[in-house]
Amino acid sequence: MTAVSSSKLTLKIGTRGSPLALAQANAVAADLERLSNGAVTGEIVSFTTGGDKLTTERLINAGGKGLFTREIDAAVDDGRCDIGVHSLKDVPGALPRGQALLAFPEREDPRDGFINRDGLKGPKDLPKGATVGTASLRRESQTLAMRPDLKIVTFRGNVQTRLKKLDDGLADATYLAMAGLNRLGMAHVATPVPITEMVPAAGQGIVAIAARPDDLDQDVLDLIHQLNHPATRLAAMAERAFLVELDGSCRTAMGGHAWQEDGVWKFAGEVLKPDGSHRWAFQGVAQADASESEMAALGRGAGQQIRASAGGNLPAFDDG
Ligand SMILES: NCc1[nH]cc(CCC(=O)O)c1CC(=O)O
Repeated sequence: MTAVSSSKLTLKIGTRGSPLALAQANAVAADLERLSNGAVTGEIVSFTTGGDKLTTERLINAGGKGLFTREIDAAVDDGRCDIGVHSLKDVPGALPRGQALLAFPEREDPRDGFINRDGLKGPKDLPKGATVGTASLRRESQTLAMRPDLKIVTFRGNVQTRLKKLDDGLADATYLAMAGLNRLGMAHVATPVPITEMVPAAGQGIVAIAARPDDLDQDVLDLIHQLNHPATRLAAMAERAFLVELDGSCRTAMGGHAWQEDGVWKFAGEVLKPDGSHRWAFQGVAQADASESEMAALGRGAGQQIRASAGGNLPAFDDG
């Protein structure tokens, strides 16, 4: 049969070194091994990315999104790794030349999780003037839109670091993606915030497998494609098109999310002023059997509608 099934092959899998990133990469390795009946072994190669080195600084001030993927991208580019496993939320709209996102395994819970030591269920329950720890401009502005009296303190670091900061009393509450908490077996610490209340970041809860297709044998490509979950890929197409249309980076407070409900695809997109004082939102619908290009059009259309309704008032998309 194919080379993959007839001989042993090791695929080097590039990932960040955080517990969450390693859990994601190990899950991909396990799936590759299972789907190839043991012919393929995944070897995890972990990188400390620029994003991992940030502690208090906002991403905004430190070079934007590619920060969490750049070192892995470089390793895929020069062959030190065969594939890169990324949280799609951290993947910029433009990929490195020659790379493609080949597969999107089934999405985890895309919602944000609210965490508070006193068991409060969401930002609405916090006492007046309470503090919320986050380094995400989206979560900050969405929180302030709901509760202008709350105070935001910058909270950076991986899941464990942020929970420690909460335990140390540096804020009254924080948010973590439910997807990450689920993957780490820690979902019990958080209460999911409904999608309509806090539109998740484009790609939140999705893992993407990046590679240089021209550098891989067809049987390896076929194996990687088997990891793809079609509905997840469709959602990713819509959300990335939305991101690209609005030139979204971590400098922009925006959420964009596609999901299936009542037999159709729905898309919710929003852009906020950083202080939460204004929100431009749009909801769109596509048929249940929408193609990839129709899903991209759904996300792009939402972005165009938001741009049109905001006129010249959208927060500056400063990519400099
Ligand atoms: N920027 C960090 C990051 N990238 C992906 C996730 C969560 C997992 C996911 O969305 O798939 C997180 C942590 C968080 O937002 O709480």
